[in-house]
Amino acid sequence: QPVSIPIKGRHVFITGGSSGIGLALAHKAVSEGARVSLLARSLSKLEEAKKSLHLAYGVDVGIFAADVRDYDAVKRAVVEAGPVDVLVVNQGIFVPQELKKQDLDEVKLMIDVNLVGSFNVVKAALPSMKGRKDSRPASIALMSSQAGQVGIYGYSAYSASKFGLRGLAEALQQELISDNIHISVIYPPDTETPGLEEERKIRPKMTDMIAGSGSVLKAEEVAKKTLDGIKSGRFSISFRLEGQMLAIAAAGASPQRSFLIAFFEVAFAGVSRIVTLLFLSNVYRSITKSHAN
Ligand SMILES: NC(=O)C1=CN([C@@H]2O[C@H](COP(=O)(O)OP(=O)(O)OC[C@H]3O[C@@H](n4cnc5c(N)ncnc54)[C@H](OP(=O)(O)O)[C@@H]3O)[C@@H](O)[C@H]2O)C=CC1
Ligand SMILES: CCCCCCCCCCCCCCCC(=O)[C@@H](N)CO
Repeated sequence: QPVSIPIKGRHVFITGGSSGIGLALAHKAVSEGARVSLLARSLSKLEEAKKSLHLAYGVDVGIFAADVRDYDAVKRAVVEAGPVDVLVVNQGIFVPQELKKQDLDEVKLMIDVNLVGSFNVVKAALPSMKGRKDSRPASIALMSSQAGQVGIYGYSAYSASKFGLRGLAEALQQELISDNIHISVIYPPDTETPGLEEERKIRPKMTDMIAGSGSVLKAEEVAKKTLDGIKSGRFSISFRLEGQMLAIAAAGASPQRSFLIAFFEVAFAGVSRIVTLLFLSNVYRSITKSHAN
């Protein structure tokens, strides 16, 4: 069933809000009249973000320096920030590498920050969200990636962490629907951010090539579509034509409240499977070719 989640005057709490997509989302939310809180590790980056928001809108946001891996620190921040209406769990790290060359420490780091860290944030905010006085619908949005819909060469740990968010989201939606809390999972392609800039320096060529079959978006575009998706209670949020196609191919057993999109998912299920197999056959051909060279 359709739902509409208001943003104006409500408390939007964004993890990883000091940079990239999270910061762009903070700008969007403030511009739509939300009270915004940001959480990240580095206090200096948070202060810079706060300054940029003050400069743009003359509005002060709350900032909280904490590592999502530290549950107690996250809990303290969430309690201090006050009851959350829209929780955006966006922090994430990406260190692409073939598993054979990647240290297990790096694998664990990605799972810890991207997946376990997201559990910490959700768990810390849930009591106040469930117990909120405001009876209007609330939202929890989890930042996945296209690499959370299809496994990609060089992203074994990253893809696993992002696929994990989808399982969390599907289960949590069933647990929270009676509390009028609505879950969104966001699946962006490559997006111009400080994080992507770092990633590009080390990304294996094959990963670069496969990711190159998707778009490269500006953080502002991802932020706008994300906030619009949250407001209309969309469970899966995708970008551009290839993103919509991927979403249809990966629809699986995710919930869907738009009758129109449900119709597309059903009507194009067969065709999108064919397109997926063609896409994968291209991917495997490139891998085989580059291996032979
Ligand atoms: N850019 C891209 O191409 C894409 C990104 N995504 C996802 O979007 C999200 C944001 O990415 P992007 O904007 O590029 O990333 P950035 O690297 O630009 O920003 C990451 C943010 O997360 C914070 N963060 C990192 N580690 C932790 C931690 N342990 N605890 C708390 N905060 C942390 C960072 O602050 P600090 O370092 O100070 O902690 C920063 O605010 C990620 O989840 C990413 O996986 C999805 C698809 C594509
Ligand atoms: C139906 C078939 C459709 C086929 C087209 C789909 C193309 C898939 C490309 C996947 C790209 C993954 C990018 C990950 C971005 C990301 O998360 C990193 N930058 C790290 O942040």
